[in-house]
Amino acid sequence: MSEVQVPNNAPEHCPGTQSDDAGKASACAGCPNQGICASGAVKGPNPDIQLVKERLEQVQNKILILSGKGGVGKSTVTAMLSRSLAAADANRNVAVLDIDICGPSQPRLLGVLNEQVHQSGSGWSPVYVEDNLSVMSIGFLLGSQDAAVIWRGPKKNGMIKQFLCEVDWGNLDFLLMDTPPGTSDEHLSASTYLSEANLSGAVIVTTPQEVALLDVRKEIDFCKKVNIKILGVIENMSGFVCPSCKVESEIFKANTGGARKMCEDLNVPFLGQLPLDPRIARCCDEGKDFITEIPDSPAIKAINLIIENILKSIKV
Ligand SMILES: Nc1ncnc2c1ncn2[C@@H]1O[C@H](COP(=O)(O)OP(=O)(O)OP(=O)(O)O)[C@@H](O)[C@H]1O
Repeated sequence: MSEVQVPNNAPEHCPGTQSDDAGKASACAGCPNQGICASGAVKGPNPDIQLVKERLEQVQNKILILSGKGGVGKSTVTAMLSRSLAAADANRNVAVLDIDICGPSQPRLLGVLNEQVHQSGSGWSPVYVEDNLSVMSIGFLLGSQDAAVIWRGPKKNGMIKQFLCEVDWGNLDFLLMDTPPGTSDEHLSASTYLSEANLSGAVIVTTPQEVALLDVRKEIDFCKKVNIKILGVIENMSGFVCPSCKVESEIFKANTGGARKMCEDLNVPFLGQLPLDPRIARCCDEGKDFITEIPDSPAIKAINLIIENILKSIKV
């Protein structure tokens, strides 16, 4: 796997301190680290990767949640998976790490929007949603909910490293990491830092439409290129049952066979379908727990089936 290690104050196109071009590329001109990089003194194994490995040793299952396209419900699915995993077993410890640096939504989805993180001797304490469900997000660190995070790659990289190294998660059974859509800086940083940390793999979220599936194929290719195991694909917003007349319709039509067919073609596990239920969107907007709010939703059964399939994929 290619490892891109860049200092926090690096210029936009920093080739990385481990690159043969370190200190010599045109992007290095004017960088305060140019001298030390050019000297080769910083070359060697990336100590941060080792640190992340040590800090996450008490975390049993580490799962990246990815999507090719934006708006397909990746953050919603992450929140639903975390709530369902935690609700199924009070002795199971679950956490969500929101590494969508520019668009953090987990504080709202999990109903802890106005909470703050606290610094303790052993690092940042995550915010607790339930006794066995915690969350960490840049959203907790911003002065205002409307504040825009306009950061280049190196700064995002530094924040992700801090999240992975400095949060005191304690013993966790599951750490779900919500990422931005696509394959950008955040994905590269996370895959690099987690390369030695026994990452369980990635769950990819899509809708049934070909326009979303096209981007999922790129996401699958990314995972293969950086050696991330694909735990499987979830098809979200798949079918809609009208709450009044109970007639089922397809809002996002799967003209090409949807995610199931794509998974067969690409030989990756299909984890299941989640229906479109407007009450899910309402629960998420209000930060409410869909399990207790809408117990009759077909999404509850669906998400539990998906969890069973994820657990099977992890064991393979
Ligand atoms: N199964 C569902 N039923 C109804 N609404 C849903 C469902 N899944 C997601 N939504 C709604 O769709 C919208 C987009 O969801 P969400 O923000 O989770 O997508 P995302 O893929 O994480 O987006 P981003 O590109 O910002 O990362 C939200 O309004 C959410 O409430």
